[in-house]
Amino acid sequence: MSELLLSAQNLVKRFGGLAAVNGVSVDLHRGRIHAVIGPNGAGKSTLTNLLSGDLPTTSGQIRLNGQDITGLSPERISRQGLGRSYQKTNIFLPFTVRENVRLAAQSRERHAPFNPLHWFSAATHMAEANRRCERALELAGLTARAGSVAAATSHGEQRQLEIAMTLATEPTVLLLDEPLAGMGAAEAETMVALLHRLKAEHAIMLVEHDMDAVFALADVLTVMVNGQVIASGTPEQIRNDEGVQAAYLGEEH
Ligand SMILES: Nc1ncnc2c1ncn2[C@@H]1O[C@H](COP(=O)(O)OP(=O)(O)OP(=O)(O)O)[C@@H](O)[C@H]1O
Repeated sequence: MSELLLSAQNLVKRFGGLAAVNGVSVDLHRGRIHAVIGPNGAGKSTLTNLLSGDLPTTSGQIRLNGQDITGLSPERISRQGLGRSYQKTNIFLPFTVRENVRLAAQSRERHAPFNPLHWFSAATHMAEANRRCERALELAGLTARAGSVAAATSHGEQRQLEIAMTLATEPTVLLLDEPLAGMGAAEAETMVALLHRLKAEHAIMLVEHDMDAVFALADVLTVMVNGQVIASGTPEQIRNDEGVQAAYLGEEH
């Protein structure tokens, strides 16, 4: 059995009269990519925001690495091992690739408790942040581009950089929101290979519209429509599910 790292039970999120997420449960295991798919407005981003703490739940429970994280701030949840990338980029374009990743690595130290040996502790934290930064660059395949100014990198490299920035806090669970958006075929291939590499050490939830990539990558798929899960299973089960075909995949698959 693979290790269960994140478990969300019966999540509900209401915006006024609209239940954007309506009774959704999802389990994320180390070594698995769990894709969440569904048409526009299905509730995928809202679900991601609930898991990361960016939005408070209306009801339901979320456990991360065995701890109840329901209602915690995004910073606390990040420090407990959840990393997420955003649809909208967080990259600081005038900085180099390495500087961006280092800032993300340092963000973990922001709320470090006061220590009277402050200078010593600061130096230790700096060395630790550097180590996390270099590891994240390497994992994301960006070591050779680390000295480039982010603004001068390609679209695909910027998406890799977002993942490196997420990895810099050393999460066990990764929530990735459309990491392939706007990519050409070659860039998408690089990203698919990167996500394959990352899954050995992480539990990954992937929200993605590129169905070729989803079916190439996912070990498990959850299909959402109107805030609810209409099917969950292996790619094969989802492909053959008549409800899914009718509601979402249409003639495409
Ligand atoms: N902050 C908000 N306030 C009110 N309604 C919202 C808010 N955020 C999302 N919604 C609504 O909740 C529903 C689900 O939206 P959500 O963005 O989660 O869908 P999605 O599946 O991620 O869509 P897409 O694939 O287009 O990103 C939509 O009807 C949306 O309009």
